[in-house]
Amino acid sequence: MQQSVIDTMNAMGHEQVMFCTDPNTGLNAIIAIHNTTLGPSLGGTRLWNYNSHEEAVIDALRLSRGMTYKSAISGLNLGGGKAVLIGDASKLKNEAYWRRYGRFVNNLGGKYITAEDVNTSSKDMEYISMETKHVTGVPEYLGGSGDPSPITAYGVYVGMKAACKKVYGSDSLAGKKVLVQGAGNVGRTLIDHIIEEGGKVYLSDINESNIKKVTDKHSGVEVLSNDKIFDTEFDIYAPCALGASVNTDSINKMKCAIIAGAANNQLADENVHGPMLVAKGITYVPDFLINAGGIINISVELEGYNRDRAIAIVSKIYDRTLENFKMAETENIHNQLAAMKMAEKRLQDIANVKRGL
Ligand SMILES: NC(=O)c1ccc[n+]([C@@H]2O[C@H](COP(=O)([O-])OP(=O)(O)OC[C@H]3O[C@@H](n4cnc5c(N)ncnc54)[C@H](O)[C@@H]3O)[C@@H](O)[C@H]2O)c1
Repeated sequence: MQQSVIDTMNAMGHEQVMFCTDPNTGLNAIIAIHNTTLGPSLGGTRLWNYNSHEEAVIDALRLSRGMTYKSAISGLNLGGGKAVLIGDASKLKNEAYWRRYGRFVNNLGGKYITAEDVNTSSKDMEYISMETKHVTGVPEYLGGSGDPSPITAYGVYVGMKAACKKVYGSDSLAGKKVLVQGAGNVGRTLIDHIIEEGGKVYLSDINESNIKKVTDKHSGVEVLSNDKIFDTEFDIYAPCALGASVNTDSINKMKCAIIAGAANNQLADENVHGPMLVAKGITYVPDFLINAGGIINISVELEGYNRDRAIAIVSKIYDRTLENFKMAETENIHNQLAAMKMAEKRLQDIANVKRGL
């Protein structure tokens, strides 16, 4: 196990992984630091009931690498990191649990800065902040930027519009049929934007209360049964639940022109499914490019939060998406690979600057 983690770290380019346990609070945490060339690693803390420790390690490694790419392509001076906590959120979350975790984050001396992610909230960040200053996304009453989800949703919305510009010649969402998978914090705000612009929303979720939050607000939203979502034809598929929803099985069923959504690691295997989408004529907006709104928001929080400035920076996702499509076309590669190259070029350029070359 230990050897294989190190092999994977070497293969994926990770700098450091810290394993933390605390029997008193039930804390089992993995903090993965992928790359700190551009600055301290920053990424959320995910609390999830993983099927195995191996699955949790792989998630931490993949998500932290994604954060390196996300910050690099977004022009931020931040590196990539991520923490995963293993267990049942409904049983574990309390003040002592978060403060113990905060002390582990503090041990890294600022090399890793944490934030919210799946199953973690601004209130949890507040407890962490009692033990370390290396935490963001604390509530607004403590000077933080609060929940980043609405800003993330705005970035997904502008990236989706850029994809429409390329595919349809106009960036308007009016009349477009959009399947939103996941009516969580990001999905719900994204739906507001789509409907405001005259798009038709189809929704899939496994959580009835989140579905209701949407249908109570927008009566025109059509709810689909989860096992049949790809039976219907859409213009746009917006994955806003968990990762790997774009896989061989789903691509074979999909009848849509664009994939543009908030989830991390949407492609089950970028080397297989990136080219497969090209072959099927589906325009894919790379996940770490389109869902960077949250990290951009946090980077602004680190400078002293200003919401207008955060939104102005997030708006640039539109142009960056078009730049990505252009590069993919010019180099005859799939969009995810083009996005990785855009990020890697900035990492390499700045690494050279820092080495004085
Ligand atoms: N919140 C942010 O700012 C942010 C930033 C970047 C990326 N993301 C990513 O975007 C995604 C959504 O984030 P969020 O904050 O809205 O999360 P969330 O936990 O609030 O919402 C996720 C929603 O997806 C639903 N879901 C889970 N499995 C599903 C399935 N199989 N089919 C349909 N629905 C399912 C859940 O019931 C929930 O309603 C996550 O993958 C997250 O990592 C979020």
